[in-house]
Amino acid sequence: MIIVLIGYMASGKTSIGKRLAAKLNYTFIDLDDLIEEKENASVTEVFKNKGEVYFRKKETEYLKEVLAMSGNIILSVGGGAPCYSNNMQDILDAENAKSIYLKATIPTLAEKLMRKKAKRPLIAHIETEEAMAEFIGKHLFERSPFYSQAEIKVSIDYKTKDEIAEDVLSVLF
Ligand SMILES: Nc1ncnc2c1ncn2[C@@H]1O[C@H](COP(=O)(O)OP(=O)(O)O)[C@@H](O)[C@H]1O
Ligand SMILES: O=C(O)C1=C[C@@H](OP(=O)(O)O)[C@@H](O)[C@H](O)C1
Ligand SMILES: [Mg+2]
Repeated sequence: MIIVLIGYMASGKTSIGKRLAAKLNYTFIDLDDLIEEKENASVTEVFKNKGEVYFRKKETEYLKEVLAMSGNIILSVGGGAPCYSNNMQDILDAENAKSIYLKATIPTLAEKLMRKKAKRPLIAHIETEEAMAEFIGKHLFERSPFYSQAEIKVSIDYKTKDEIAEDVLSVLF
C-alpha cells in the first residue's frame, strides 16, 4: 500500500509521514527530499536557479515514479504537488494508494509558517503573521479543491505530532 500525505505547507506531511513509516515499518519517501537528491540541490536552489515551472515538472515526474512502486510506502508530497498537472488524479487512480489530507485552519498554518518559512521559497519573503495569514487564505482557496479530493481528511489543529499520527492510524486501520 502507498499512503500519500497531502496538505498545505507546514501541515506536518514530512514529520508525520516519518513517524507513521516508523510505526508501521513502511518505507518513507518525501517527494521534496527525492527531488533534492536527484537534482543535487535544495528546493530553494531549484526554485532560484531553474524556476518553479522546472520544479513542478520534476515533482510530477518523480511522483509518477513513486506511485508506480510496489511495497508499503508512506509518501509525503510537497504542498503544491496535488495542485499541478494531473497529479491529484494520478494519486487517486494509483492502485493501492490511499490519500490523506492533513487539514489545518489558516491561523494554525500562519503561526507554524512564520517559524518555518526559511526553506519554503513561496512564502519566505512574507514578514508579518497578518500578511502570512492573508497569503495563506488566498492560496488555500485555490488549493482546497485539490486537497479536498483526498479519500481521508484528518484535522491537525492543536494536536501534537503523536496525536495526529494516532488519528491517521485509527482512520486507516
Ligand atoms: N503537530 C505539530 N506540532 C508541533 N510541531 C509540528 C507539528 N506538525 C509539524 N510540526 C513542525 O512544523 C514544521 C513543519 O512540518 P513539516 O513536517 O515539515 O510539514 P510539511 O511537510 O507539511 O511542510 C516542522 O518543523 C515540524 O517539526
Ligand atoms: O506548497 C508548495 O507549493 C511547496 C511546498 C513545499 O513542501 P512542504 O509542503 O513540505 O513545505 C515544497 O514542495 C516547495 O517549497 C513548494
Ligand atoms: Mg514537507
